[in-house]
Amino acid sequence: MKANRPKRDVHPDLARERLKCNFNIEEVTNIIDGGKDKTLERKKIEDIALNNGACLDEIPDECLSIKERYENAIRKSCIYSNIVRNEMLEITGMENFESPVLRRTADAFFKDISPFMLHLGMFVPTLIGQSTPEQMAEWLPKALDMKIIGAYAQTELGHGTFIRGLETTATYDPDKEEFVLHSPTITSYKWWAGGLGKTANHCVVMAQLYTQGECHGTHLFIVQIRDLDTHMPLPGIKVGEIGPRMGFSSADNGFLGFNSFRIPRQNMLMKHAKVEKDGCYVKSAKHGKLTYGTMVFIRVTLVSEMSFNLSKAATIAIRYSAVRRQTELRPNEPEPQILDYPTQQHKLFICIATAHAFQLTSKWLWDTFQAVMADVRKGNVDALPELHALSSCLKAVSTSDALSHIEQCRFACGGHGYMLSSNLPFIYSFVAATRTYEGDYTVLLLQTARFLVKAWEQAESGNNVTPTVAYLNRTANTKRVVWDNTHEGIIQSFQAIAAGKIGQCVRSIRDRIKSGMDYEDAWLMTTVQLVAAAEAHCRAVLVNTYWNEMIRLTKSSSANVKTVMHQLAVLYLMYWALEKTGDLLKYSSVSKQDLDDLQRRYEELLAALRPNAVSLVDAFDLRDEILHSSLGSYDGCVYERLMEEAQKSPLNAEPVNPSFHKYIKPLMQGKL
Ligand SMILES: CCCCCCCC/C=C\CCC/C=C/C(=O)SCCNC(=O)CCNC(=O)[C@H](O)C(C)(C)COP(=O)(O)OP(=O)(O)OC[C@H]1O[C@@H](n2cnc3c(N)ncnc32)[C@H](O)[C@@H]1OP(=O)(O)O
Ligand SMILES: Cc1cc2nc3c(=O)[nH]c(=O)nc-3n(C[C@H](O)[C@H](O)[C@H](O)COP(=O)(O)OP(=O)(O)OC[C@H]3O[C@@H](n4cnc5c(N)ncnc54)[C@H](O)[C@@H]3O)c2cc1C
Repeated sequence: MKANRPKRDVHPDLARERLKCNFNIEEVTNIIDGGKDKTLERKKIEDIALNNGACLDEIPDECLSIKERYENAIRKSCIYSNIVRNEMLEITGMENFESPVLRRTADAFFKDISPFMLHLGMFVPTLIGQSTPEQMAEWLPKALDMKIIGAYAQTELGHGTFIRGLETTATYDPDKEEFVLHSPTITSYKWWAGGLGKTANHCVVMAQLYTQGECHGTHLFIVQIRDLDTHMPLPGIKVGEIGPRMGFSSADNGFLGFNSFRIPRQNMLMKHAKVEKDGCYVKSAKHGKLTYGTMVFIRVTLVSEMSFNLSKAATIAIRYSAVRRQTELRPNEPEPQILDYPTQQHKLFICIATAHAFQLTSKWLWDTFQAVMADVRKGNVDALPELHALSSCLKAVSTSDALSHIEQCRFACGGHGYMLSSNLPFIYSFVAATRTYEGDYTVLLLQTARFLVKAWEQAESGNNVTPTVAYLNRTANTKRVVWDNTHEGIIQSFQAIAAGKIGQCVRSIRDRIKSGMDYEDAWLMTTVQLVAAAEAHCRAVLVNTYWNEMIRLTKSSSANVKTVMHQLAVLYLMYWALEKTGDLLKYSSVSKQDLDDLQRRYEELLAALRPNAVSLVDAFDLRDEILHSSLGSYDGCVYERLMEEAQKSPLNAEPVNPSFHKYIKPLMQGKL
């Protein structure tokens, strides 16, 4: 089902906007992509994947039934996987299966989500991160070649957050050298895994390992759940889909139960801990939490995923705002483009800046992740707690911020933003899930808080702390930082806010203990503050990293690119300083006058960025196929597209709906 898309002239308002641009768009695109060569590679891959129109649908996804949507998603997933396998991986290299380019092109095929997403997104990374070399040799080629399709089944009906509370058991039977997987209760059923319901024939299962009569906690197992030929569930397996949800409609999120289901001993993923043939358990020599590695990996990748989703929403809302005109400012004058309203700019320019902040931070986080993993491979796990703290808070804050900014983009598009054809509701519901999955927002910030409290205690006693909390060594014993409205001053204020909040948490915990509480209760009573402290720490990391990376990456840029990238970063700092005025008043010497000045400078910056707004979203270089939006296409022909999409509504297939004759007419005639 290929759809032909009419070619249209660019809307004159958008054409005028593009003439106003004063910087080199391609240079900015190169910065976002990570270099000119990366942009060229991305474009080449996008051409291969998208130019033949296989990604386009005749009938919009939203007009299909649940079953049709799933079947269409499978059809396209197979086409897409074939392109990835045969053409794209050749360019990126097999080892770069998680390349952001693959993720971007996948979005052109799936307005919602591919049922295969979790195969490449979590199943394959788990094989890579948790297998022995022998297991990798056995499973990875099959998985990359789509000979087997996998899911990641960790969460259960009764537990998601508290992994240690999972109930599925894997009991070793040394006589047969097998594990027996069992779901002892209804709450132990696996629940939520993407692709598990109808698509996957294998999955990674997290279960409590029992051997020689002892429980050794949760471990990972690879399990075949369906026959490779008939696709029927194997005896002892109960599997299905969990039912309609807010988004992820074509991901066939599934449930899974085991009735004493046997798997060979070799199916325990044994990179970090092992069970010998005789049942002897050998625990990980390095770190007990290395089995959580896939989650850390995905948390790291989610920061760039948030940048991508926000850049899509911002592109849609800004192009629409350049075309949409509303309200006479003065009698008989033309209605302005809504993008000219400073309130609209306030809603939207922060979205562009945040997409950059997340993109640059995500590259830095990815490099940090790679470096820590290289150390872990050499047996050094010293940096793991810091990586866990960092990836937890950046995942929490980036998903939460992206979600609220995407909602602002929808608000910025008025009623039309509510249309599914705008794609904003899809982007929103997709991102809404990210705040919960891979670790709920609050839960992850509390993980970071544990690390911060320890770091505070170290800094307080004069010891040096790890790099991302090094600011504690400077600020732990300072009451209030002196306000300074330069970028350095604002960054230092964010660090002072974080340090002040962490310090206050430590004092609260200590006071509560002094008044008779035990540590656990004192911690629990302080968790509202601890979440706020971890968020503040994350903001300090974000502003600092974004600024430093922006300076580093624009060193050899042309003058106007430097200026516009600088403006975006300053906008980001000012926006958050103004959002956090209460904290600034508490932890810095900022005065009312300073805040009024900051507000004025912020408003001037919105005006300065206005002429470049459309070109800044053009620099995200998102093809129309990826945007899927009646409001956001490059040509800006918003009204034509809205009308065209409306015609596709199944309700418009016939002039009179049969329900008229069945119900309305009898009602009108008093015959019902
Ligand atoms: C191709 C690329 C594609 C990208 C695609 C992006 C789009 C993807 C589309 C869809 C994907 C949807 C997929 C969704 C999948 C899932 O959701 S999978 C399930 C994820 N589940 C979770 O994240 C659960 C969250 N819970 C936890 O992580 C943990 O339970 C916990 C909250 C961290 C607590 O764990 P636990 O109880 O075991 O630990 P504690 O005893 O409390 O802590 C002991 C110490 O260990 C430290 N710790 C915990 N975790 C880690 C870790 N991962 N690494 C290092 N250290 C860790 C913890 O802080 C304690 O330290 P301390 O004692 O020093 O304080
Ligand atoms: C779209 C989607 C896809 C998913 N895909 C997968 C998948 O592929 N594989 C998989 O295994 N799982 C998957 N999940 C499950 C997901 O990982 C969990 O839902 C998530 O980790 C949250 O756990 P929970 O549902 O148990 O929430 P709960 O932990 O029950 O959280 C409920 C509330 O309690 C709060 N809370 C919980 N514990 C604490 C605490 N200690 N302190 C303070 N507050 C707390 C939370 O903040 C939250 O507000 C998916 C979920 C979604 C929504």
